[in-house]
Amino acid sequence: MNTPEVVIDVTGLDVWYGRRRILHDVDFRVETGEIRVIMGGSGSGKSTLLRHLLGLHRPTRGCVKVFGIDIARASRSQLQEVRKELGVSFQGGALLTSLTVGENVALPLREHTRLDENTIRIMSRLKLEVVNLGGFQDLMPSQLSGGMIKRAALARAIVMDPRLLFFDEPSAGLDPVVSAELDELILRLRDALRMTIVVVTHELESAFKIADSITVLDGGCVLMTGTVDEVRNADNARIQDLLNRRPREVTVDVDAYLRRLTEEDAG
Ligand SMILES: Nc1ncnc2c1ncn2[C@@H]1O[C@H](COP(=O)(O)OP(=O)(O)OP(=O)(O)O)[C@@H](O)[C@H]1O
Repeated sequence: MNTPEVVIDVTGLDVWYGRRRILHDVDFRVETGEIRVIMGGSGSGKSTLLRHLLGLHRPTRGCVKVFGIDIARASRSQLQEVRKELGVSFQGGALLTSLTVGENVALPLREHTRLDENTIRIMSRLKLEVVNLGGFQDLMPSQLSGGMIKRAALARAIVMDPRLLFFDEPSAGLDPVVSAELDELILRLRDALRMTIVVVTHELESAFKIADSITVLDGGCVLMTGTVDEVRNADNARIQDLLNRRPREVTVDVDAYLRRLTEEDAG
């Protein structure tokens, strides 16, 4: 599979869950070799967009193309081809506690390739070295710190040499120094391994350090996509609220809230 200039091309994506519209006419393009950060407040639709990019859900309307393949219309073998090129490191995607660090990293190779044991071991160790965990393969996850667990999970996400890496909240729960180390690592993956990387994060400092471009989501809409400076200087009150951590003004309509709950219960 050749790598096209545009790795992700989403046009007019609408997502409804029941009667609630979650994503509104989202356009989202990511080019080869860039680090794109998706930013937005809680409930703005970041995870929903990510799930559609991974082909875990079908769009209600619109088109999601990854490596030029329309995810909703792809055959099973095309989807498999695409998925082989994706690495995913999710917030909840912790390591399996009953396996060593090395066995955790080796899992995708065991599941998706027919490589022999020796090659699998070498490849997993190499990836542990990439994330600065060389020599840690025989430890159990419980013996690692939070930052090390994130890095080990990252080693597992890149063990198949994906061309496109998704990283959900890399800095969540980490102290600032460890979080900065992880930022360096993400930059290294782009530069040394030429990966295209999509990162969802709440951490502004981290976003500004690693992003080639940032997409800001709010209420399921793309407010803007731009460089770090463009987003920082955006003449948009909602974006400035997000950057300055100002809470939005919320007026709660109790009747509408209760109505929505009943509608959701009814399916
Ligand atoms: N499976 C689902 N069914 C119904 N509603 C959902 C579902 N998944 C998400 N939602 C709703 O969609 C909206 C967007 O959720 P999403 O998880 O995508 O936001 P987010 O930006 O990732 O939030 P956070 O930063 O808190 O993880 C929320 O209002 C959420 O309640």
